[in-house]
Amino acid sequence: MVTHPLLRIGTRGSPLALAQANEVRGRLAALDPALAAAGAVEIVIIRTTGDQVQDRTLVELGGKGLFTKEIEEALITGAIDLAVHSMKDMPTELPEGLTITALLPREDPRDAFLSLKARRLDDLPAGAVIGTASLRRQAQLLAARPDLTVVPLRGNVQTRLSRLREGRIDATLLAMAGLNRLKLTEVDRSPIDPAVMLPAVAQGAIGIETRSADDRTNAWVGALDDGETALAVIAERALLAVLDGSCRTPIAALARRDDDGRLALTGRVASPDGGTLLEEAGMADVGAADRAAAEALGRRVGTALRERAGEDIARWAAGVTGQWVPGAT
Ligand SMILES: NCc1[nH]cc(CCC(=O)O)c1CC(=O)O
Repeated sequence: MVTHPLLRIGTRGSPLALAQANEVRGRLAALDPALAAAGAVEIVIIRTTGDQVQDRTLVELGGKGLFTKEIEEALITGAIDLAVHSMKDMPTELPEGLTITALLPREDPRDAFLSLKARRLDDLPAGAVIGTASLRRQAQLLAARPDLTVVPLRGNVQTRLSRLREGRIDATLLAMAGLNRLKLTEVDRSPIDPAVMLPAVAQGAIGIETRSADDRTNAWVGALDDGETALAVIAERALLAVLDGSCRTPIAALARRDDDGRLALTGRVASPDGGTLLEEAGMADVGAADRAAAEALGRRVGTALRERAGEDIARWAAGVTGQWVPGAT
């Protein structure tokens, strides 16, 4: 019997967030028998501003970090020792004294197409209604299928699936990773080719944030880090940082090893209506531990995109104020 937990994990309370926190607890238990004892690793649910406020948009609330601020405060005060995050919801800048100590092996980074009326995006009838609150998904959907109507769809994964079953929308898109982690199999889903729907930066990657100076926690958590996932996430987030991606701009990126073992990064910036879709790609020889090279690749491709988009980026972001809803990337 352990009376005091050795580690406290902070997380949001959504079913997906809890599944991810439980996965981390399982991986910690497999590392060290001391962490496998009952009560050794405690999960602490933290309600964030983004969870509390459902009737306003992220933009109105002031943008970044709405799902992470309270969790990071709990890390800083020592109320928790590690925080488990979907990296795609994380701002590019972390508070002083905190660091991402581990990235778990990446799940499927692709988006899934879900519909009771068609098996694939191409099979949807003209004028079909797609529910999504993600400007990234909206822009790329309309670029591929200008005939579709996109309506805002808010809420967690389960809520969005009910809207589909009720027939209020013809189709929706969700991250494969979330569906896989929640083991949601009752609705058919097919992955969409990233050439059509490039994923969000870091989609499918779980990050563990800790206090930089907490050597005891970092020794355990650091052992969970997957180097290849880290390289891809570093490259994609460097691209995002160059573009100063607020959640109001449709931005997408995916880094993968190509057949020759190089790191290949593709990025996109689009207008919300899909009328303009800019793509840049680059590749580099990046050794297994060469995080600086991954970051340089991300900055290079991000800079190329920024130069091509020019003044348009600010206009695309400004023109969509109010469309964003919490939890939609
Ligand atoms: N913005 C919500 C969110 N954040 C992370 C995921 C899925 C899991 C992941 O991408 O790691 C989702 C749901 C979705 O977009 O379908």
